[in-house]
Amino acid sequence: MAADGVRLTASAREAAATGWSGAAVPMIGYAAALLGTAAAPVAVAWLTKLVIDGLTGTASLAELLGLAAGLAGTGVATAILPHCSRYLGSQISRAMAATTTDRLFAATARFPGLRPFEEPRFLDRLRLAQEGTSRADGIVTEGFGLVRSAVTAIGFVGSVLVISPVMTLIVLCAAVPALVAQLKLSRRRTAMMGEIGPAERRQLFYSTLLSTIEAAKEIRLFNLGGFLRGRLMAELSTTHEAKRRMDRKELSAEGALALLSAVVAGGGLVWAIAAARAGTLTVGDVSMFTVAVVAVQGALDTLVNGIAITDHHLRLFGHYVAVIRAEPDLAVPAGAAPPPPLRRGIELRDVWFRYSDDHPWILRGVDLVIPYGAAVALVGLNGAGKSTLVKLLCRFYDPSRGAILWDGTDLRDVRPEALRERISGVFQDHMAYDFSARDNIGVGDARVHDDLGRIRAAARKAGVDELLAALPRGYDTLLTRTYSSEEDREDSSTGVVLSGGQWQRTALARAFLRDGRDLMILDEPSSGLDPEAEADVHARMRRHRAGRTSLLISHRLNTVRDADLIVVLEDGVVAERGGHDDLMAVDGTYARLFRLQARGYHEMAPRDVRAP
Ligand SMILES: Nc1ncnc2c1ncn2[C@@H]1O[C@H](COP(=O)(O)OP(=O)(O)OP(=O)(O)O)[C@@H](O)[C@H]1O
Repeated sequence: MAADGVRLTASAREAAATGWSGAAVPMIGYAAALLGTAAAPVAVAWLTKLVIDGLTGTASLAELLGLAAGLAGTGVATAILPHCSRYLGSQISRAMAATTTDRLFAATARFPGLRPFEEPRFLDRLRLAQEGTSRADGIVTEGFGLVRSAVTAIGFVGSVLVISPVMTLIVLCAAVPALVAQLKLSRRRTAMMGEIGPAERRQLFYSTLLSTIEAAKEIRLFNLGGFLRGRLMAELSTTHEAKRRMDRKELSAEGALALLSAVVAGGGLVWAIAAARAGTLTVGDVSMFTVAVVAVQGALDTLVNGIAITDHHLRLFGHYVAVIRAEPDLAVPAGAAPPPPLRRGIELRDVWFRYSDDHPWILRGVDLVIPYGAAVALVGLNGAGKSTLVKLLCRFYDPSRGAILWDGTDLRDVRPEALRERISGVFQDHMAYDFSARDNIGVGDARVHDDLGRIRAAARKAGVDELLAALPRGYDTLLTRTYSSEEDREDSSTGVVLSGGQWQRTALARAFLRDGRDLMILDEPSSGLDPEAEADVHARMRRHRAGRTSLLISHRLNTVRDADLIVVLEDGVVAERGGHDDLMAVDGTYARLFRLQARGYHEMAPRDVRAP
């Protein structure tokens, strides 16, 4: 409970600081407008009472006109101030949304590794944190709203107190159950949102599948539309059912609270009328009392609702605070230095790895040296752990046991972003960005992102320059039909769709743009290329990697035979290593796989063709 309070206070502080840093002036204006709005009803009630008492008493015309002018002025303020606060509230909202969105995604980019993005709990939290960014302004404006309601309530409570202390007590007591009930409901609603988080993420997944081009082919070929829609609707009905249950709880609690308010207000009115008839209250007192009771209840109701809503906003915002303050998923020692330029090589020393304690071991004591300046090829069956090893080299994860040494320095002791500055590569599941051709290659190196000359040189190395230059808008052509730039909206021919092999060359160009890096990782860089293109790309890569340290993963063993060192990964360890001829002489796994593949390329003998 105390920890809960600390968390909520931390969230409130963070929201206030965020608002103040981005929208201090609108916040001051908003506070002033709200205070005016809060004071106006109290002023109207008092002025009305004074007018009534003046009319039934001995007030002069001048006094009455003064009161009427006061009433008119308050009326004008009552009419204008809400518009002012709405305008200023929107200013605050936009400023805070911009700040929190920026900070949230800066925080997610700060995680050095990949693990958080594979944890369902973190992904649920991230979704709630995104929701929380849109609630930041709500915390500030509701916070001010609470002050406004408190000012109105205090003003009217003071007014009722002047008339009857007993009645004041009754009105205040009626607000306590409302406060408790609303807070409970708010907590329950936030917890419910957490519970339905996984279902909502699956809903998003199904609806994305049903509305994006990537899945459209299979969905049509396998007639999956109904199946996916069924799953989507099942998730939707789960979340709706949870929300419906919550709405019902809220309805019954709020109904009971409304009844309680009505009973208190009705009882109070009967008492005030009886008192006026007995002569202990004036007509103005009754008017004041009637307005005050309703207003106090209204203000307390708003106050209680405001507290409940703020509590809900704070809890969602708490997920945002948790994400932006989360510890990095990989330990980076304070003062970690960048790795030195590679001069000797990279050594994997007894590297064991599994994705989590619940997963099986993928690497079981890998010992391997990637010598400086050598072209090393990594081969092995599907699931042998080749891409996993690449992820460890980029320090997306740390080995569970053992170490990876960069010229003798443990990767755990260097800054991950500085390490990655020294690496370039193409992943097996490389990205196809919905950007222009220029940007698709340019994102490979932020420092030369705008240098079309460098971009084209990289594209030439990957053999894709001619193709990209010939596109309708050259390198500025969007490589997508999903988005279009403003000027292209009417021209459907300007967004183009590349083939799988063309994308692969574009991804390779992106890697080549990071020229001069110490290590080039090529994970299946030519799997989608036709034989001619594959031979061409490998010839280019051979030229490119000459004298550079590179790690090539490929299932097409003819493309790795000229590597300086071929490493076979099997059962989580290095089973074989050596040059092509050595490994063929050993006649082990490599030789078996090579011969198997080579056999497929041999021309069939005439008797094979004749065979039935
Ligand atoms: N993020 C992950 N979480 C849990 N297990 C994973 C993850 N990524 C890969 N694996 C598992 O690790 C094993 C090795 O996968 P990896 O992708 O490294 O193999 P690979 O040798 O590159 O295979 P392929 O030749 O098919 O590309 C597989 O059994 C896979 O299921």
